[in-house]
Amino acid sequence: MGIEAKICGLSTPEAVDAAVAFGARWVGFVTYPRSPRHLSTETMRALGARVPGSVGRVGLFVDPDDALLDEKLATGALDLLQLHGSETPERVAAIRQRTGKPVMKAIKVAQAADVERGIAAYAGIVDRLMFDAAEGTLPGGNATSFDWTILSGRTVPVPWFLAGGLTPDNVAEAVRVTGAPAVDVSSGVESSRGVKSIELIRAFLDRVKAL
Ligand SMILES: O=C(O)c1ccccc1NCC(=O)[C@H](O)[C@H](O)COP(=O)(O)O
Repeated sequence: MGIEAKICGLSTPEAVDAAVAFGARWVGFVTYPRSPRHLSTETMRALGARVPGSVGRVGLFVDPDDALLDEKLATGALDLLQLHGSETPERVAAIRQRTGKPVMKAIKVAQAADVERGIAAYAGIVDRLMFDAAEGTLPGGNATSFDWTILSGRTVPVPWFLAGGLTPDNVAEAVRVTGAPAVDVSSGVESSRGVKSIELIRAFLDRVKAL
């Protein structure tokens, strides 16, 4: 099976349509208010409605309360919840049970121990994990990468994504080093912060398809 790709932080119909047309398996919508990719609930509803059933719609949350989750889930625009804050294993399990939605926990990686701790704490609870760079001013979407060799040869007991600083130019090497079955990108397909480039989306997905 091929490598799955997720294009994160989509905010326009054109960018959503491009991600779908060029072969994304997942698209991501950001709910974090301080992000340049943040969407209103109505925009999320409208963008989510454009996405065919073959493509998973991921909602990005940072330490969400139940009211925020309920509001965004009521749009019908989300298939998978990505938790990108400091959610404890207990909170992650509670969100999964309460919403009935599959959950992906993002693990911020600066050193090998972060991967080990993340797997130990969350792998038994979640549907997926994401390994993302710890460095940056936002909780995610910082265009920074971590030392991919931390993941070399590491078996992860649940499906997982590699994220952090990926671009059309480095994604092949990142997959080669880490063995990632799925990759996620936001900044690396933007022409400026928060503005997606149709050509970079196409280039990234073409590179992933070629792997
Ligand atoms: O993208 C954001 O603005 C964001 C804000 C708050 C929490 C998470 C966020 N993004 C999470 C993602 O899944 C990003 O795609 C991931 O961190 C990789 O980002 P990048 O290094 O920019 O490709």
